[in-house]
Amino acid sequence: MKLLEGKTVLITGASTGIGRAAAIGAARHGADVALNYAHSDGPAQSCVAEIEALGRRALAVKGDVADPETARDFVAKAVDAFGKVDVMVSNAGICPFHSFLDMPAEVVERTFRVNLHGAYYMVQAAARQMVEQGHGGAIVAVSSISALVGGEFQTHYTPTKAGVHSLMQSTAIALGKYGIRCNSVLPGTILTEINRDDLADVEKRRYMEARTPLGRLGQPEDLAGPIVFLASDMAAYVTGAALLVDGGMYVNLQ
Ligand SMILES: NC(=O)C1=CN([C@@H]2O[C@H](COP(=O)(O)OP(=O)(O)OC[C@H]3O[C@@H](n4cnc5c(N)ncnc54)[C@H](OP(=O)(O)O)[C@@H]3O)[C@@H](O)[C@H]2O)C=CC1
Ligand SMILES: C[C@H](O)[C@@H]1OC(=O)[C@H](O)[C@@H]1O
Repeated sequence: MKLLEGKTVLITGASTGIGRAAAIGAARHGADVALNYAHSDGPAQSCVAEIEALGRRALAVKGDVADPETARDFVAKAVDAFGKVDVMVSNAGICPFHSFLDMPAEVVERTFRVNLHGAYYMVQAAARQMVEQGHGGAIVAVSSISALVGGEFQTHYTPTKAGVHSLMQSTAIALGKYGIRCNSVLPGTILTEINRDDLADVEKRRYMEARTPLGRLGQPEDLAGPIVFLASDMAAYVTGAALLVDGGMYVNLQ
């Protein structure tokens, strides 16, 4: 069964990793997909090609989500190309691991701007378009297990993920009257570019694997199903929810 037949799905940060897997997952479920990205031209174009090979339409729009203008431009170009916006997946994010006491202010500022401000502007731009269209919609934000637990080298990052989770709770209230649902997914440790260097530390990687009851770290494709589900009418009565997708890592105290 195709869950997103005829829908237009916008995804930020879809050149690589979780966003890319979600874009391809949405296309497999019948959606046309607009993808935002910041730097990776080649991967963005190959994602477009992969979606088109599935028989769906795709559009890549380059832009830094930290700039509010990027959100307006992304939504406008998606509407020009596909006529509407049904789903926004706010996924773009960075995590430059760094110790707390000597954290440079610019690293904090940039991480907040990309991860939290970027999500805010994208969600707002998509919601404005959905309200104008008048037939509801779905917003899925990629938060993290890190919204719930800390990280020694992520003091600038975990608050952004808690913020994204909180944003979905508040927008679920603000947008419910328009039939727009807002939910978040909370991935655990997923093997992507964002943590390639961090997990090159074999001891750390083994530790993270050992903490995961399902016995392995996640792959980007592990997020595609939960994101497609929350975007789809199968989740018609789900809003303000947060879905952990972490192989059980969060509950594994001892
Ligand atoms: N991997 C993990 O363990 C977890 C990841 N997450 C979250 O998942 C999301 C995706 O990360 P993940 O797939 O792991 O990592 P990747 O590094 O593979 O993907 C990040 C994506 O975000 C894009 N991006 C980065 N900065 C910007 C920006 N300023 N404007 C627009 N796009 C940008 C990148 O595009 P480009 O390459 O073109 O710059 C890329 O498409 C992030 O929000 C992350 O916090 C949450 C929990 C766990
Ligand atoms: C980048 C990290 O490996 C990843 O990001 C998260 O949000 C998870 O908690 C992991 O720490």
